[in-house]
Amino acid sequence: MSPSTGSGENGVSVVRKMLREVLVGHEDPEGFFAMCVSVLGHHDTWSQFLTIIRPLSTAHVALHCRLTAIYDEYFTHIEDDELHVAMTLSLLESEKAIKSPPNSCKDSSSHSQRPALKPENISAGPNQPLQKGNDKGSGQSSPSPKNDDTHPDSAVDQEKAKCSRKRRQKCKVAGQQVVGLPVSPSSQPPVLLWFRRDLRLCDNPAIIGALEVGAPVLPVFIWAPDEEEGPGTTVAVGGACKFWLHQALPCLRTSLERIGSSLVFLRAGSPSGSSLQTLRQLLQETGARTVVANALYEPWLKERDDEILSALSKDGVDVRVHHSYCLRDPFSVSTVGVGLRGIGSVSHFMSCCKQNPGAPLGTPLDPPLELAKMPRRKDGSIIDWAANIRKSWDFSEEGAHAQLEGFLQDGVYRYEKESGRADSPNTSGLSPYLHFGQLSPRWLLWDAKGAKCRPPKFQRKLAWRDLAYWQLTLFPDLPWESLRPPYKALRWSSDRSHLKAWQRGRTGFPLVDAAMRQLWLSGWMNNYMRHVVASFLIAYLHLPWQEGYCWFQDTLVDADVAIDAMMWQNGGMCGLDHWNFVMHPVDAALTCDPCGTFVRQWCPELAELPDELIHKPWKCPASMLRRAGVVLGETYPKRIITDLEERRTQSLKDVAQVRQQFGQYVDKSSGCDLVPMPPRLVSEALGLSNGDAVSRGKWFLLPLITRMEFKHQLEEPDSEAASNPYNAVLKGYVSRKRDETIRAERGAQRRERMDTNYRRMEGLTQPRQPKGRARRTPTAKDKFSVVPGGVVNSLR
Ligand SMILES: Cc1cc2nc3c(=O)[nH]c(=O)nc-3n(C[C@H](O)[C@H](O)[C@H](O)COP(=O)(O)OP(=O)(O)OC[C@H]3O[C@@H](n4cnc5c(N)ncnc54)[C@H](O)[C@@H]3O)c2cc1C
Repeated sequence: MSPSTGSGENGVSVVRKMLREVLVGHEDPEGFFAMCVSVLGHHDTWSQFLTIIRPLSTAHVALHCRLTAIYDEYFTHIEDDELHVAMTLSLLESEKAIKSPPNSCKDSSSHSQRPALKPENISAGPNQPLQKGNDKGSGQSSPSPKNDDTHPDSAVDQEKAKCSRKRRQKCKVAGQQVVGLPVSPSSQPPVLLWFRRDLRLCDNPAIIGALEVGAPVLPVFIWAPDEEEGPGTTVAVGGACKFWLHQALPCLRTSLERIGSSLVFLRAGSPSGSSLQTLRQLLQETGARTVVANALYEPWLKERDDEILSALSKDGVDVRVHHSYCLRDPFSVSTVGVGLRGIGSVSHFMSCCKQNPGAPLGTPLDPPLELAKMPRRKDGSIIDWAANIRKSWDFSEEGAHAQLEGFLQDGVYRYEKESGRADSPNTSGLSPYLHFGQLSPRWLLWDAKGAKCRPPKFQRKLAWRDLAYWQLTLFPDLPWESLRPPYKALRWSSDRSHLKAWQRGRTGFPLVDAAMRQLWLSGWMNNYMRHVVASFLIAYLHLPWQEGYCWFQDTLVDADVAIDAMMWQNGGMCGLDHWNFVMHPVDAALTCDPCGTFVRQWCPELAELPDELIHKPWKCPASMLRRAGVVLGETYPKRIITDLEERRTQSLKDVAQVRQQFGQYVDKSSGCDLVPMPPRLVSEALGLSNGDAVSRGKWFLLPLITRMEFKHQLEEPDSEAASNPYNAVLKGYVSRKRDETIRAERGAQRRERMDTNYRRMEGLTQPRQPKGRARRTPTAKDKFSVVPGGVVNSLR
């Protein structure tokens, strides 16, 4: 995508005027489109042209269709053009290489000389029935019309289908032979393009890097589940993520096939086979001397990649690693010049990036991978737990771009104020595509900046994503070990029935249940609801945050070790940042689902309850429940806990207790928690170049952002949550007072008290109290008006 010319509003009005010329027949559609590109530039034409011509869609349908077709042709053509040419050339070269070798593949003697990969581990794919990637309608595992060669629409399609069938057959042969390919000394050795979490063609530096070598390119995906998991409990690729991969890989293969290439799927052989061994074998089989990939940043994956790089380099292989998963390579972000104050917050992180910019970054799948193996019942029937996930998403790169387009046309304008609504889709829904690299963050940022409202809050979200990866590189234990030492000793509940009720959406709190069922059924929920269910698990059920993390990792289609771990650590009160709020499981609904639409969607058994009581069915009179067909404990569960206030108090007391017990981790002057600093930060803070020097024997403690209610509770360990002036519970749009306001008020009260005492001691008269009614702080008992947005703005 080329940068916009910045022609802005003027350019658009010029184009609108030109459009009139087309309508009166003074200009033809092609000429108009060409002028549009020259006035608006490539990017603005791409983003605004369809909006400009939209008014034609009713009165001038034919012209509208013509212009849309020109637009479609132009952009699909341009985006795929370079890749197409390059990939086709590379395929042709590759085919030549396959046809030309003096020792044909059929030559079993030469074949047997090399250690061939096991055939059952190889799949170039097309021999398998493909699953429809975007079958939003049926939910059935049906062969994809997109990929089903037997149903072409027209003669042209039939011809195309034939060609593509032939091509696929060739690819299949190529794919299978390639792995056992005897190398012709005269042909140029191919390049292995190693796809990992960058399952896209668009804005993919590894693809460009591979093509730049100027040799045939062999795209490959290696499934190595053991390597994905870190040393602790990471659940790096949970069930939902596996299912996403299972759908997304064939989509990538189809995209590659469209430009004349293909994708080889390999499973790192068990039990001891590794990606390195698989790559070595593949290099040997194909004669490739270059491997190109995009970097991954989970510390254990980085370590593995470093080992691969050094081992292959020793073998004389050229390994080239590009960056594209985050906007910044997290290993290059430094605190130098910024310091450590506020670490963990996104503002601190963004300052670090600004100060130290570093290098900007620039069908069912083949059974052998067994990514989406569904469990079976005793009678042999399959439990298709992913049926709804399949219906909810388009797993392809095209799906990612359609989702982005839809968001930029619509949701982005509500994002700043209403991204917390559960009852309407106001967020981008791009997280799984970003996770699997089907959309590059750079592309997304660029497009978001192009939106008319230039959404600052949305852009910050990408900084949050980078922050998570930076934190994981600093603290590789992030997914399983509480960062703040005292909190490791927190008393957590071990009530498995509570955990199960939370996981299955059967807690008896409709808002929590609706969100947890949405997660189970669609593999996703929005950020606001993730805060609600996490607050419930931690602050009210007292279950360890790691349980929430593991469940999310297994059920989210966007499950991301770095982001998930950072968010659960923060929610679990022990991360680098503290969420400065706790979402109330009932009152949070006042903001995010005021009319109960979201609850009705996911808990249909409550649908007939009135709006005012749908979030608290236990308050409904028996007659109302009867009329609505609700029997608590039967059609809908009774609440698993009822003493919310007491549970909150207990949670605060537990925190105060461990902070008291491990006083060495509490800063005496500020009351903030202290955490041991990782060597990299110590080195940066001390201006040392070698992190090792500080990791041996010495450790430094760093004060962290700490919730005011915890500081206060430490001063008064036995007080109730409700009487804590900094009580962090958020009740719908009636947000609690900010800490600064409370601090200022408390300061003023203290000063007033001292003044009164002083006057009393000196025998002076007391000043008159001001007349009039004092302003009252709203409470949860007040009647709420429905204000969309509200407190949502304060959540990240
Ligand atoms: C307890 C908890 C667990 C979470 N686990 C994950 C997870 O496993 N994977 C995941 O991608 N997000 C996670 N998030 C962050 C956030 O909820 C999701 O990214 C967001 O809901 C995805 O929806 P969206 O794409 O519509 O987001 P949008 O609001 O449209 O944001 C756009 C993108 O920015 C990034 N982003 C948004 N919020 C955050 C955040 N707080 N931290 C880091 N990056 C962010 C995501 O990549 C997201 O796709 C978690 C949040 C919480 C509270």
